[in-house]
Amino acid sequence: MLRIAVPNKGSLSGPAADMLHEAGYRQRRESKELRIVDPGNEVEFFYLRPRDIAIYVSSGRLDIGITGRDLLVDSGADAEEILPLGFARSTFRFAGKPGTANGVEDLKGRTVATSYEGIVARHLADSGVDASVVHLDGAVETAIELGVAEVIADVVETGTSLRNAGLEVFGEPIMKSEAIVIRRTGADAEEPKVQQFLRRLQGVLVARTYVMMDYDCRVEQLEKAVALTPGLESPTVSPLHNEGWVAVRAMVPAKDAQRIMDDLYAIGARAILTTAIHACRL
Ligand SMILES: Nc1ncnc2c1ncn2[C@@H]1O[C@H](COP(=O)(O)OP(=O)(O)OP(=O)(O)O)[C@@H](O)[C@H]1O
Ligand SMILES: O=P(O)(O)OC[C@H]1O[C@H](OP(=O)(O)OP(=O)(O)O)[C@H](O)[C@@H]1O
Ligand SMILES: [Mg+2]
Repeated sequence: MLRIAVPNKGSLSGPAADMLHEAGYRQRRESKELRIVDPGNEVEFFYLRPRDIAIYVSSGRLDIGITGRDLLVDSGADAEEILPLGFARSTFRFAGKPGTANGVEDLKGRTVATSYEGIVARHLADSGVDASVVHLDGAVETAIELGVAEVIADVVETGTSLRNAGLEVFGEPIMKSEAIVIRRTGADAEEPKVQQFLRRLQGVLVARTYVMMDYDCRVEQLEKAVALTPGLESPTVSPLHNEGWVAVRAMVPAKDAQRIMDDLYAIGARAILTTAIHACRL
């Protein structure tokens, strides 16, 4: 049975459960459930604090986990990223009252409040800057107003929390994060159950990013049409009853679908349809 760690709360937990559900796995019905077994898929899910997941996975007791890249790096745990999942995207940045600093080099001798002490301490050390770090559990934006620190380092997505606290980011982003799948460093990459799990999640990612496009076009326009819709490997081209016409089928990125339909129409393609992909294995 594959043992998988899933975030039990916070920004990661809802989208992670949705993705697992879309990949055909049973998920818990109540937020108080701490573990469930999905016997049909031979998988057991453990619902854990996002911050603790890398530690469990590095211990080898759980095979894989879903967590944030920033949380993995912060933990310093002996685990590695094997698949980015595209949700819970954020950047990790320094911020302060306007005019406080222009970059990490201005932080010498100052105090930085953060929930991600591991990331901040390493970044300061790598930059050769000697500053103090105060660990807070959350809502670090308030630490400046209350005099606990002059600078914070925190997760920024829309920037709303910073604006509400009258703060501004400064310097280069310290890191970019998103939800990821992790496993213990050096664990067997070919383990068939792990590979199957990753293929299912990849299938969800592809189904979310691509649509299927079908259209008819004249044989003379086929090369131009196929250049617009190259597909992942190569489009399917089938003869039509009407001589001189073919039907083409290819996957295209969902975000480009409308533009591609316009371009296909402009070169004479007709009966252009897009349909959603519900699941796939590449
Ligand atoms: N507003 C946000 N938008 C996108 N991703 C976010 C946001 N806040 C946090 N994250 C990401 O979610 C992950 C976990 O953060 P989250 O805030 O859910 O947990 P936490 O702060 O450790 O715990 P909690 O807030 O429940 O005490 C991190 O990878 C982080 O980058
Ligand atoms: O840029 P924004 O869109 O405003 O998002 C960033 C905020 O979201 C997270 O807070 P969370 O809700 O997890 O609370 P916490 O600080 O207690 O962890 C993060 O710590 C920031 O405060
Ligand atoms: Mg949080």
